[in-house]
Amino acid sequence: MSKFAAVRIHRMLAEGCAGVLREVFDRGCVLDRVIDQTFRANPKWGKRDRGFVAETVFEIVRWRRALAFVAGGDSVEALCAAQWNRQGMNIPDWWEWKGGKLTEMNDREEALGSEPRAIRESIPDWLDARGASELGEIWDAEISALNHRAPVFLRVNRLRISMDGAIRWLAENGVIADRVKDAPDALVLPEGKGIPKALAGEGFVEIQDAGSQVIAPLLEVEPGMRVIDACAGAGGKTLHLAALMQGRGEIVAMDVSTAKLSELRRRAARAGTRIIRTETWREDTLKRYAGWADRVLIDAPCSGLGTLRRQPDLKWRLSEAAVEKTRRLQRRLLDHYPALLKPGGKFVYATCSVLPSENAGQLDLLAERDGRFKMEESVTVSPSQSGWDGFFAARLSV
Ligand SMILES: C[S@@+](CC[C@H](N)C(=O)[O-])C[C@H]1O[C@@H](n2cnc3c(N)ncnc32)[C@H](O)[C@@H]1O
Repeated sequence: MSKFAAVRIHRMLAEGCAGVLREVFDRGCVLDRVIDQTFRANPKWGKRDRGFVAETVFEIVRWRRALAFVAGGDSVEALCAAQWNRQGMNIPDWWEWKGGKLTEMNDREEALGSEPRAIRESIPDWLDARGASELGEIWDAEISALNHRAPVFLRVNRLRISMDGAIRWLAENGVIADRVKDAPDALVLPEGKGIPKALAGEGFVEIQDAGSQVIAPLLEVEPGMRVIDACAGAGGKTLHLAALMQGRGEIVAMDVSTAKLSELRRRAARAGTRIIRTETWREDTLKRYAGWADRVLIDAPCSGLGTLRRQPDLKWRLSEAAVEKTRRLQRRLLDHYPALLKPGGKFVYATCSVLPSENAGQLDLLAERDGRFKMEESVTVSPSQSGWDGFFAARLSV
C-alpha cells in the first residue's frame, strides 16, 4: 500500500497529475522533463505534494495499459481513478472519471492476472511480440523486472573519495547507502530514497545505475592511455573511465550533441578530472582521429529498453520502425568508429537494450562484414537476474 493511502486528494494536485499525463500521452513529451517543469511552475507545492504527484504519474505511465483495463477506459481521468484506488486512496467525489462502479473496478483488478501478458505487464503488442521472439522464455521475467521501481544507485568517484569515506560522508549528511555485490564502485540507497541535489553536486558521487557501471571497466583502460568515448553524451561513462585511469592519460569525449558535451564538461570539472577533452562530431572528426586511440568506447544509441524502470514513458514513444532505425545507426557506428583505434587497440560496444538484435546480433553481423575483429569478452546484464538496469557490452580487439 502506498504511503499516500490515508491522504485526501487535493484538487490542484489531481489536476497537476492529469496535466502531466496529457503532455506525456497526447504530445509524446518526456515524463521526467514534464515533471520537472510542473514542479518549477508550482513552487508552493511541498515535498509531500511533489512526492504524491511524482508517484501517481510514474505509476500511471508504467501501468497505463493495465490500468485502462481495470478502469474500463483509457482517459487520463479514468487512469488516475484506477491508480488512486490501487494506492488505497479514496477517489474524490468531484473527480469526473466517467468510470463504472468501484466494485467493478475491483473485480477487474482481480481479473487482470488472467489477461494476456501485454495487458498484464502494460506494454504495447509490438513490444511484447518483439521481446518474446528475441528472448523466448526469459522475456516474461525480464519485462516483469523492468516494471519494478528502481532504487537509486551511486558511483563513488575514487578520484575524490574512498568507498568508506563516501559511506561516512553520506551518513553524516543523513543518507544511508549500502555497498552493492559485484559492483565495486557502487552504492545503493534504500527503496524510495534519493540523494539531495546539493550532495549530488559535490562531485564525490555520481548517480549511475549499477548495470551501467559494468561498462567502463570492460574497456580495460590503464593510466596514460589515449581513449575515445565516441558517444559520450553527458559523460556518465566518461567520468568512470577518467577515475579508472586515475586521472592520467587523455580521453576525448565525442558526441553529435554539443549541449550534452557542455553538460559533460561541467560534470568533469565537478568530479575533479582534467584529462577529458570534448569534441562535437564533424565531417572530418573520423579522419583527424583515425588510428589515434588505444581504446574506443561505442556506447551506442539504442532502444533504451533496459532502462524502462526509470523511463516507463519510453515504451509508449518507441515503435518497431524506430528500433529498426536505431539498429541501422548502430551498424553504421560499428562500421566506422573502430577506425579510431591504433593497431592492437580494443573497443567496447555497449547498449542499454535487452534485445539481442541490438547487442550480440549486431556483433555477429559485423563479423560477417569485417573479419578483423576478435571478440574478447562480453557481458549481458539481465534486469531479472541482477536487479539492475539491462545492459550489454562486449570488448573486441583489432
Ligand atoms: C547511450 S547514449 C550515451 C550515454 C553516455 N555514454 C553516458 O554514459 O551517459 C548515446 C549517445 O550517442 C549520441 N549519438 C547519436 N548519434 C551519434 C553518432 N552518429 N555519433 C556519436 N554519437 C551519437 C547521442 O547524442 C547520445 O548522447
